[in-house]
Amino acid sequence: MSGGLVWIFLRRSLSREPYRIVRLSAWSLAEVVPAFAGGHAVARAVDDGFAAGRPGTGLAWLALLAAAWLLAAVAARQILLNIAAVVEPFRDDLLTRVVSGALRAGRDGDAAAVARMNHQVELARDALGAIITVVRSFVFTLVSVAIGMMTLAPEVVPLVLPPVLLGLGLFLASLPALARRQRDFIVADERTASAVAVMAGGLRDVSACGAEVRVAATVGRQIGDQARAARSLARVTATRTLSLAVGGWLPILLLLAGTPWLLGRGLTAGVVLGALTYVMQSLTPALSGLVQGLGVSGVRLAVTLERILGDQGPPESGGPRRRPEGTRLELTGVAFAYGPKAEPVIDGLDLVVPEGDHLAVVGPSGIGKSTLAGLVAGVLRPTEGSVLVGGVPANETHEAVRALIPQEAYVFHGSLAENLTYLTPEAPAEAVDEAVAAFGLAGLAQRFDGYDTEIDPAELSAGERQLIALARTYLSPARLVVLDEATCHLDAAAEARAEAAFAARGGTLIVVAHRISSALRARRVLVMDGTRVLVGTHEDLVGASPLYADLVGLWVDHRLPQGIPTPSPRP
Ligand SMILES: Nc1ncnc2c1ncn2[C@@H]1O[C@H](COP(=O)(O)OP(=O)(O)OP(=O)(O)O)[C@@H](O)[C@H]1O
Repeated sequence: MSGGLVWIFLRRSLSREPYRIVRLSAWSLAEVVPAFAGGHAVARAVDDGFAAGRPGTGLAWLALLAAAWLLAAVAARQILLNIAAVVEPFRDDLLTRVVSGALRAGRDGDAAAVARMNHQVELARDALGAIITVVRSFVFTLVSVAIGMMTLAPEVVPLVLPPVLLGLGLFLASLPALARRQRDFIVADERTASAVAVMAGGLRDVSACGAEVRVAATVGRQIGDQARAARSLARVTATRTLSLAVGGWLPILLLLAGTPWLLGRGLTAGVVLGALTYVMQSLTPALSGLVQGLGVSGVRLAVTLERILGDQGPPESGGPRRRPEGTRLELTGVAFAYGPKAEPVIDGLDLVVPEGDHLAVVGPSGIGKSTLAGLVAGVLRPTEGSVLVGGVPANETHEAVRALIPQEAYVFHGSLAENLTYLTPEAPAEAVDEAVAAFGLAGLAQRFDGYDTEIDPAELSAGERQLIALARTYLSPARLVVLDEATCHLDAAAEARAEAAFAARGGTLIVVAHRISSALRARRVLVMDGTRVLVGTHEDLVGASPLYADLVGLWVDHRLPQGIPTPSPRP
């Protein structure tokens, strides 16, 4: 998942300024001029200069090489600036996603969690910058050295390139194991830190209760786990040294051992020295940079992204996100207040919503409909009672299972396709087409010449933004969808089409109704009337709830559109 997202973010930042790639490549070419010229210049300096008794010529060749290094220094500066221009938008996009994830998960009050994630995003940004630097440098150096050697003396190529590629292969093969061990080590390290912090905070109590031995055993176990993880990581890290030995040093050994053979084939001492220069000056440092850089930064990026995107941090209960058995919703004795001293907005609510139900929530403004939506979607935690989705507390269920769409739709700078597949980057094109058709977005796509043009959210109407957010959720795997007046900027027909699309899609649908017509489309209706909550079909409630009858009556009087069944008369 994280690899795909890095790719999406990178593609987005590169597509904003595609010439960056061209510039980066051009400066990379300039940077490897000394790598290409090194072997030739040394060979000429020895053969035509120093060995031929013409030191001036030798020095001239070396001066030429020095000039190439100066050019490389200028290029290195430009490369740094261009890489920064690529990774900074990546950082911005990632941070936006992480912070909105934290807000969605109701951790807006937890400034420390957001600051921690911010720090992790910075680490990911630095790691990505380092990866681009070393991978790019290795590829350009390898190609230029290969061309340099072939034009200088093709005989040396079989002595150099096979071990380099073997070392590279060894290293790449060890990367997945390295990532796993690194992640295990980070987790063990965090557990130790947390165990030690808890112990330090309670030292006085530990001592007062005489629990030293027990606490020392618990923390000791944690430290033992961390030591084992560190040893295991060190063992895999040793393969890095092996790949460097094979790829970086074996070619030198082969060149030195093969010198008599090379001289026998008519190569001069200068050419052999030139070949050695290629390996020692360019190839070995580039491979070493790749192995160190990718081994540390690559693994760090993978682990950091997995942590910040995979679960967006642990749920407030501290346990991992859980996948529930279905989406049957069960609220038992639920109370919720916005502060310890505030009046509860919801009090003693019992409610069961079977899997696959379509429930509309209606009630006067400020009665607590959004609060209920937040509780059901796991964004808010009940002050009392429990909200279970498939038997799991709603705030602990995996985020992919549930979706809450608020009134203000979230659309970001990016293509329509990226906006639609934000929750399902791997969605097939046919599914995207189907969602576009289901929500009447074809006209919008046409206006932007297809799905791939970047859109500016400010240029969309509030209704268009809502349609995009709805289609995005429609495409997502969420089986519990809560629309909290998510269609309030749509006209009645578009709203009806959106609700029908979700109802046909399957899964549980809960709609906080903006228009009472939403209640007529739902299988059941929940009326919030003060602290009283009534649930039933439209027909039941018209008779049982004066408030509902009023809401329906007002709507019938003023806005009954054609085609909607006339509700039963008030009792
Ligand atoms: N973040 C908050 N902090 C404090 N009080 C809040 C907060 N959010 C909502 N409330 C209060 O809780 C009550 C219920 O609000 P809620 O938004 O759930 O009602 P609603 O029925 O969705 O209203 P509307 O139909 O106007 O959107 C209101 O009195 C509101 O002022």
